[in-house]
Amino acid sequence: MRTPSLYSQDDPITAAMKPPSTETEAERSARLYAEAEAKRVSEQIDEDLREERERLKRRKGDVKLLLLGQAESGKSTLQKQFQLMYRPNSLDQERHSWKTVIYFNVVHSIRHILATLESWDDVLDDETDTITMDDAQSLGPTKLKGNGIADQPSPSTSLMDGSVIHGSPHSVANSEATGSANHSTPKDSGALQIANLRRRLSPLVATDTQLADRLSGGITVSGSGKGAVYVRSGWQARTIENALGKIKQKRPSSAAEKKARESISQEVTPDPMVQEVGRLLEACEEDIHELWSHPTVKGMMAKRRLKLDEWSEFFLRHISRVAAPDYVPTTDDILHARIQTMGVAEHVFDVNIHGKSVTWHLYDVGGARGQRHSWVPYFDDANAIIFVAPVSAFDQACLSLRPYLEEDPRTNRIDDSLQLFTQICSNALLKSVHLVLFLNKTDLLRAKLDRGLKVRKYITSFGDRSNDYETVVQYFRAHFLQVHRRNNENRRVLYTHFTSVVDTKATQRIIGNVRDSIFRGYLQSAALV
Ligand SMILES: Nc1nc2c(ncn2[C@@H]2O[C@H](COP(=O)(O)OP(=O)(O)OP(=O)(O)O)[C@@H](O)[C@H]2O)c(=O)[nH]1
Ligand SMILES: [Mg+2]
Repeated sequence: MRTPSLYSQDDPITAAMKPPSTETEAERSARLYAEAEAKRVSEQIDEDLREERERLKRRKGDVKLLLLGQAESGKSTLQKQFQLMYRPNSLDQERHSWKTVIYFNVVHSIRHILATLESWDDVLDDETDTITMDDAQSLGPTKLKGNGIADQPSPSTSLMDGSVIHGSPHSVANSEATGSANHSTPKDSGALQIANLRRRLSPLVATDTQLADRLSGGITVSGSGKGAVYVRSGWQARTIENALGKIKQKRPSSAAEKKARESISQEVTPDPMVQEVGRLLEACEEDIHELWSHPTVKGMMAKRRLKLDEWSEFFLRHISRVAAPDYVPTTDDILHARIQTMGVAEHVFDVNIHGKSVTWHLYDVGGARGQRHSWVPYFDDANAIIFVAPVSAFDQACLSLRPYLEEDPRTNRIDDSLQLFTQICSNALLKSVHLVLFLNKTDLLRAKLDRGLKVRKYITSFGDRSNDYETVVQYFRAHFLQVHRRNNENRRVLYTHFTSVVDTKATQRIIGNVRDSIFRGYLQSAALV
């Protein structure tokens, strides 16, 4: 008997693959279509693998730029400016996903305002209302340790030390413990108005968790503290996918995926949940406006019992636009939107310089204290670092993960930035890396100084210097330069810029300068010149 060979007529595999003799014409064309589709997918995979191999080969000559700095310093906002400059279309494709973030920012701000008001029984109680603007500022001068500005080692000193805040939030626990009967009984008309607003806004506030889930794709770290929502690289596409369930998990380099995303975001099918939030926002616009301009809210903010983040104020100021039924985020809105980075997100751009196109890999890291360990693997082959330090943060405490992103009242943010900068300057792996410092959020610093905030109230070593913008920024700059000088074995240059990275025109000019200086260093180190 003949042994069946691979090529023989009675080969079992060939026989199994043969279409049945009863195949109809419709079945035949379905089969041919399926076979063609399988071939196309297989070729696509081959093509992806080839692209990936090419990419890895090219990578050797690529520029790797790390964006480092503490949480909320402006790294991702700076990354958006790079994106605007080098891949403007990609921001357009993401525009709709940013709507979810902005809605989340608004809803979360309202929730924060209402929760803070509740903890103070919705009123500015006269008895507890003895705090003055000056008192509010002196929540304790910061005596910074180590290389800190005050240069006074004093580990136990905190922002709160030595400060007396008259009055305290009426926590539920307290009122229960003391048997306070009037905890939820508004006494005056202001409190009654707020109680009504709270009731009317409750359906909107309730969407907070759903929006957080949508953004983080179910792996959210949200809850207490500042109610953080973390997103990993590629979240923009995921918010669309989560909503539509259309695209299966694929590698980001897949051309098919890119195409699918493009078509989805161009004629985006709205996410019903986000649409519902949009409808609620529209219905609540007047109420949000009333809450935001309510004297109690304004009073609490003036007394710094209620602290709103810059993005909260931005979107609440623009609420009539954001709550409009046909709202599409503007580029300025996207630059102000806030979402925390988790881990390290890589962004790739082709940068054209002197007729030569070089691929840049931008690594945007999560800056919270609990995230910093994830930076280290990227130090090995980095060419350049932009360290972003928010100089407006002189009156703010540091953010850390405990377990959620929240303020750690023991450390002033500028001190945290200086400590972090010391670690970066002194890190052996980074000793030859081109170093750029962005002293950021200068617009917010200016606004704080214009409002009368005194730097010396928070940073004792500032002493009797003039509280004007120029003196303050030069004072901060001097401290960063000092850190650099003390940790500069290789005598490398530190390039510093005063920035407000939400300002597109100014930032893009600075990015141009930075690109040229990084590129010069890159060419020298690659011995190409
Ligand atoms: N007004 C103003 N806002 C800024 C500036 N830079 C950043 N922001 C805002 O500050 C918020 C935080 O900025 P991000 O870029 O998300 O901060 P980050 O450094 O990426 O923070 P993590 O991802 O948590 O490490 C966003 O709402 C930005 O719009 C600035 O120069 N001026
Ligand atoms: Mg970020």
